[in-house]
Order: sequence, then C-alpha cells, then structure tokens
Amino acid sequence: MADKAAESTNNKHRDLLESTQRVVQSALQKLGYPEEVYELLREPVRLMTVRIPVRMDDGSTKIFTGYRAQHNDAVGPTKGGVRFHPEVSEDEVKALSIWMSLKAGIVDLPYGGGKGGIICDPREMSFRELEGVSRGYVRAISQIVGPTKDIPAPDVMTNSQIMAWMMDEYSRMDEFNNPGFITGKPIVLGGSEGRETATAKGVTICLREAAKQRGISIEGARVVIQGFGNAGSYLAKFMHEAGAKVIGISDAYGALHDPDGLDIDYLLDRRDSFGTVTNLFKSTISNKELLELDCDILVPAAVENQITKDNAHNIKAQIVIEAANGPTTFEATEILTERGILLVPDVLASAGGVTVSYFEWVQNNQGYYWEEQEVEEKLEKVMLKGFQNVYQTAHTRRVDMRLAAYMVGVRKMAEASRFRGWI
Ligand SMILES: NC(=O)C1=CN([C@@H]2O[C@H](COP(=O)(O)OP(=O)(O)OC[C@H]3O[C@@H](n4cnc5c(N)ncnc54)[C@H](O)[C@@H]3O)[C@@H](O)[C@H]2O)C=CC1
Ligand SMILES: O=C(O)CCC(=O)C(=O)O
Repeated sequence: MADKAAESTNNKHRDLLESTQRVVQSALQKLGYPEEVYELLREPVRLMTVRIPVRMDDGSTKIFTGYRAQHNDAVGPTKGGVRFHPEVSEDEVKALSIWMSLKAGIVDLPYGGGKGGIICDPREMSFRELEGVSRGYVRAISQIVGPTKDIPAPDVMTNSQIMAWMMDEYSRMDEFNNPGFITGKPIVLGGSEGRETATAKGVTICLREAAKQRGISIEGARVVIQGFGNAGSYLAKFMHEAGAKVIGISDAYGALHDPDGLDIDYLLDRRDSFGTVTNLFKSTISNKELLELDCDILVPAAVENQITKDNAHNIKAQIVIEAANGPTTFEATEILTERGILLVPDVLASAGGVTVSYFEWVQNNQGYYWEEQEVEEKLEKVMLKGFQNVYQTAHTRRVDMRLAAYMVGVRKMAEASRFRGWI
C-alpha cells in the first residue's frame, strides 16, 4: 500500500518534470536557440542524494533521504529553498530547481536555480529530531553548497529556526560565522527585514498589476486562497488589509468558506506553525470544493497539481495567480487560457521570496543592513519590472503567460551558458 502511494507520487512528479521540460523546450524554440541549449537545460547540472542518520527520541536511529538539485550555475551560484515533506522525490526537486532558475531569470537576480528536500514529516517530529535532520542534511551536502556555490532557503514546512540550525552547522564546519550560506534566517542571525512576508508581498504586487489589466478593483474583490502557511496566510492578511473579501481559505485538512468574508485576523491568530487552522472548525468544505468556489481571484498557495484538466473547466475566478510552485498542470493552463482566465504563473508570481533572499545575501556579504521600507521599495521595483516584462512578452509574442514567463526566464541562463562556451 505504502509502495503504491510512493509510486503514484513519483509518477505525478515525473509528469511535472516532463511538462516543465516541454515548456522550457518551447520557450527556447520560440527564442531561436538550437536544440543543444535545451539538452543542457532540461536537467539539473548536479543532483546529490544523501542519507541522513538521526537518533530519534525513542532511542532508535532513523535514516532520512534528502536531495539537492542545482539546475544551472552559468549566471552565478544556485539558489533555492529546502522543503521537508513526506512526498519529496528526486523528480520533484529537479523540477523545482528548474523553476528557481526561471524565477531568477525573470526577476534578474545573479543566480541559477537550486532546490532541496528531505523526505520527512515535521508534524510528527520533535524539535530535537528536526534539529538533527537539519544539521545532518547540511553536513551531507556541505561539499556542494556555500555562499558562492549554492545558497539554500526556506520552503514548505521549513522556517527561520531550521535555517538558523543549518547556518550554525555550516559555520561550525567552516570555522567562522557564515550568514551568507543560507537565507530566511531570524533577523538576529543576519536575516533580512521583509523576508518572512516577501513571497506574499510579491504575489500582492503581481495581483495588483493583473487586476489592473482585467479592470478588477482589489477593494471588494472576492478572493479564495488555498494554503494558509507562509505564502497563503500573509497573502490573506495583505488582501484583507487592501479591502478585498477573503471568502475562502484552506490547509491540508480542509477548507473554510464564508461568502460574506472570513474573519482573517482571527484565523491568523489561531493558525499553527504549519499553517493549520481548519481543525478548529466543525463546518468545513474540501480543498476540491474550495478551488471551484465562485470568486474573482483564486490563489493556489499550497502544493503542486491542484488545478488539472479534471477541474480547470469548473474554475470560476477571472484571475488565477500561483503563489505555490506548480499548482496548475500544463493541460489545465491551456484550458484556463482558452477560457479567458488570466493565469499569472508561479515562476513570476512567487518570485518575491527569492528576491528578498537575494537582498538578505547582499546584506550578509556587505555586513550592512537595510530597513524594512528599503527592502519593500526594492522588491516593488523588481516585481513590477518582472510582471511588465512577462505580460508584454505574452502580448507581443501571442503566447500564454506561462510560456511568456519561461521565455523571459530562460534567456539569461542560455546567454550566460553560451558566453561561457558551454554550448
Ligand atoms: N515560503 C516561501 O518563501 C516560498 C514558498 N513558495 C511556495 O508556496 C507554497 C506554499 O509554501 P509555504 O507557504 O512556504 O509552505 P508552508 O509549509 O508554510 O504552508 C503550506 C500550507 O499548505 C497547506 N497544504 C499542504 N498540503 C496541502 C494540500 N494537499 N491541500 C491543501 N493545502 C495543503 C498546509 O496545511 C499549509 O497551510 C509551496 O508551493 C512553496 O514552494 C514559493 C516561493 C517562496
Ligand atoms: O528564498 C529563496 O532563496 C528560495 C525560495 C524558494 O524556494 C522558491 O521561490 O520556491
């Protein structure tokens, strides 16, 4: 039974990777690059699989499997988050690392993409066990990461505490304090103001621009958000503050719906550190029902493969903006686009996190720290430029927003690889 579930996850992730590769190939063809550029960019240049032994609280030793994928380092060091999740797989981190390269290209950061993950469930682990996995992972991947090689950061079910343990472990091995090894750290350890909220802020900026294009006012707009973790919960807060009516939210266990608007302040106050809140309520709906609610704006901010060919025809929103990585399959992208729904793709919409991570790394390298307002002004500029570039490309090249984003994102690494003489 467990093997069957693992096989189904692996198949899903294989599809995810293969569809990503197909869009990368189309983007390169549209830009006129020869096939060997695709041959280089279709897979990460490096993938490390590690086995991490951890002494558990009951005295047993458990061996965890982890990965770190580095997609392309022609532009600069690779960069991207580390997720802790029971369904992490090799193909998933490969796809995620390609998306990180595309994000860095779209918002013009001096990075390539990287991504890591560990197969584990933090919801069932103690603080001490989590620290063991975090430190063990850093020891295992230490040869291929570092502030000028590959810089990790938070992602699903990882947070600033986990970044702190990882930074401490790396600094001990390196024998000096090395905050630029990782981003998303607590402020007292060299974290940046504004990193915690950066992903949601970036989505908010893209959403504002997308809404302008569609003539929708954010004030009074009915918004549905799937996922109430770092990305989803801050987005709910920002939408609520902007006067939108957040009528639906969800977590891994269910969803809440109120057509008159949910009490976002209460939900923010009561959510736990894994973004769980629906367990406090008796009357819930399913995540499937949530996605099909009548609304103006739908924001998947949880996990992959949520909008597929099976439900794309039932989506009622006018704008779908992807805060999560990979929530909409490529078949569903076509259906939504044909139906006239504006889809703002993950590699653009969720690039606020890595942008402020870049600011954090710059501040660590220079040892001089910025105030939150400065971070936010810089983020606004970067995201706006990224949105306009992708939107214009979609318009002038008559392609959907996802293909346009891939065209914008892939160009820099293709050019850098060419100048280096790799292709
Ligand atoms: N944290 C960050 O800086 C960034 C996150 N992202 C992406 O945003 C998405 C969410 O990430 P975070 O908010 O950081 O994670 P998180 O771990 O803080 O929160 C995840 C949320 O999704 C919910 N969830 C999990 N499985 C679900 C399912 N099957 N159906 C419905 N809800 C489910 C969880 O209950 C939780 O509310 C991921 O795709 C991540 O890669 C993208 C860019 C940056
Ligand atoms: O902050 C970062 O460096 C990476 C964030 C991330 O993993 C993502 O954008 O998916």
